[in-house]
Amino acid sequence: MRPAVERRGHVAAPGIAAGPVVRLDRTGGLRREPSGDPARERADLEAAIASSIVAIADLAATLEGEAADILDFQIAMLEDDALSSSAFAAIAKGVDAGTAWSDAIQVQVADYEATADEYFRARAADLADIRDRVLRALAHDGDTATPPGAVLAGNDVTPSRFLSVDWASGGGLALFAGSASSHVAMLARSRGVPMVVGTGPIDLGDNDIAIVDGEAGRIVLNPGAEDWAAYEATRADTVARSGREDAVLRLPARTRDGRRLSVMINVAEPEELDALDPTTCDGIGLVRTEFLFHRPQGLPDEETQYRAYRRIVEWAAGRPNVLRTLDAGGDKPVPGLTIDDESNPFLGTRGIRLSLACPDVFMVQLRAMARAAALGDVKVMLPMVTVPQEIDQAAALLNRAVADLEAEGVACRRPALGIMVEVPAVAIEPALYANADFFSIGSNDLTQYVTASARDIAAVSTLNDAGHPAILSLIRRVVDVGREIGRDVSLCGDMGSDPAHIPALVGAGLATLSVAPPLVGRTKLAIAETGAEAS
Ligand SMILES: C=C(OP(=O)(O)O)C(=O)O
Repeated sequence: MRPAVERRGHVAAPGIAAGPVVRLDRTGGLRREPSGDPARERADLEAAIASSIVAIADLAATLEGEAADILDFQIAMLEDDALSSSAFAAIAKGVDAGTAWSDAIQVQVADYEATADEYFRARAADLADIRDRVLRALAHDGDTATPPGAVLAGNDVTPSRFLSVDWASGGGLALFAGSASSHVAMLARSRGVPMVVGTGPIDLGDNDIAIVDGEAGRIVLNPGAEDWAAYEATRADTVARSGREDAVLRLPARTRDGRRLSVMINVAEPEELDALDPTTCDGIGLVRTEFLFHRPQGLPDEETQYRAYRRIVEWAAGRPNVLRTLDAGGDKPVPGLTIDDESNPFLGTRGIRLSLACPDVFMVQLRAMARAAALGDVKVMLPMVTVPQEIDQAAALLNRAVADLEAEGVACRRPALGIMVEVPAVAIEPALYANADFFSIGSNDLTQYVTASARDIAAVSTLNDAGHPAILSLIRRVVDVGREIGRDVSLCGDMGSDPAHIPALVGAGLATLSVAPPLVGRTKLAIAETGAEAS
C-alpha cells in the first residue's frame, strides 16, 4: 500500500467514514472495444442512452424537489436530439460510439464551463455526469463504479452523482475543491454523509483507502495504525455524541447553569424542511432566498416568491422567520442579474448593493415578503449593508411596497427590517446602524472580510478562521452595542454550530444562534455542555 497522506480541508458535513476510494474522474478506465461497424456503434450508443434514461428516471422517481429537478434536467439532455445527432453524425463518419458521445457532450460542457455563471457551471458538471453514465453503460460497467461504503474523491462532485450512490451503507466525500455551501454539501448534511472540501489536489492511486474526517475537516489517504486508532476513537465519540444530541434535540436549549438560548435554522432550500420537525428549533433565523433565483426560467415573479415564502412560514407554525433579501454576487452569481466581469466580486456589487441597483427586481421581492408577513412572524433582513443609508433606501422601498399592496387591497404587513452584520465597518461601529430593527451576525462573511481571506479559496483556508480573536471581539462589540441601543443580536454563520466556538459565543452574550438544520442537535448539546465559565 502507498504511504499515508493527510490533507486538511473544511468540514462540509460532519461525521467520520472510511472506505475504498472511488475516483470521481474515472472515465479513463471506461474503455470499450469499438466494433468497427457504424451501424452497430450507433445501435450500442442508442441502447446506452436509453438505459441511462431509464436508470435516471428510476432514481428521480424516488426523489422530490431540487434533487428530482437535477435528474429531470439530465433526462431532458439525454432526450435532446441535438446532442445525440452530432454523435450519430460522427459515428457515420467512422468514429467509435464512446469517442463520438464524449466529443459531442464535451462541446456543450466546454461552453457551459466557460461562462462565469455559477448556474451554468453547475449544469456543466451535470452534463459531464451524464457523459460518464452513458460511457459506463456502453462499457457495461453499470453502477459497480461505486461500491457500498466507498469514499468518493476528486475535484468536485455533481448532485446527480451524489444522488446515485446508496449512502445507507456508509461512505463519504473528499473534494479537492468544492464548497461547504454547495448543493452537494447540503445534501450530504441532510443525509448524514461525512464530507470534507477544499483539500487541494491529491494524487490518487488504484486501491487507495481513505478516512474522511468530517469532524476535524481532514482526509487521510492509506491510513497507518495510528490513523486507524484515531478513526476508531472519533467514531466512538461521534456515536456516543449523536445519542446525547438526540436526547436534547426536542428540548429548549439551555446552558448547564440554566441560561436559555434560541436555536434557529438556516434554510437554503424549502425542500430541506420536508424532513424536519419544526418543534426541534425555535424558528428560522435565515432564509437564503437565492434558491428562487437559480432557475432556468429566469427571475422569479412575485407570486412564485410569495408561494415559496408562504410554504416556509406555514412550516414554522407561528415561530419567527427571518427572510433575507437576495444576497447575489460574490460566491452566489445569478444569471442575468449579477455583473460577470468584476475583478473582485466579493468586494463588488453584491447583496443589498445589487438590490438597490436593480429596484424593479428588489420591489418584486419586497412585495412578496410583505405579503408573507401577513401570514406569521416574518422579519426581513438585508445582506452586505455597509452604510446606514442603504437601510433607509431599502426601508423606503419596503414602505412603498406595503402602501402599493394596501392600495391594491392585497393582504400584507410591514415587517421589521434588520441587517446582516458581515461587513467590518458595521461590526466596528454598530451604533451607526440604529435605523435597523435587528442585527444578525454573518460570521462566514465577517471572517472572510476581517481576515482578508476568501471563503472559497482552499489555499487560504487556514487564514479564513472564525476563531481569530478579532472576530470574537467584534462579536462582543455588536452584542454590547445592541444591548445598549435596544436591538436584538443573533448569529447565523457557521461559527454558531461549531462546538469549539459555542462557549465563547454564549460568553459574549449571544442568545440566538441560527444553524444548518442537521446541526441543531449538535448546537443544543454544545450549549448544554457550556457552564458559568462562559460569561
Ligand atoms: C450566514 C452568512 O451568510 P452566507 O449565506 O453568505 O453564508 C454569513 O456570511 O455568515
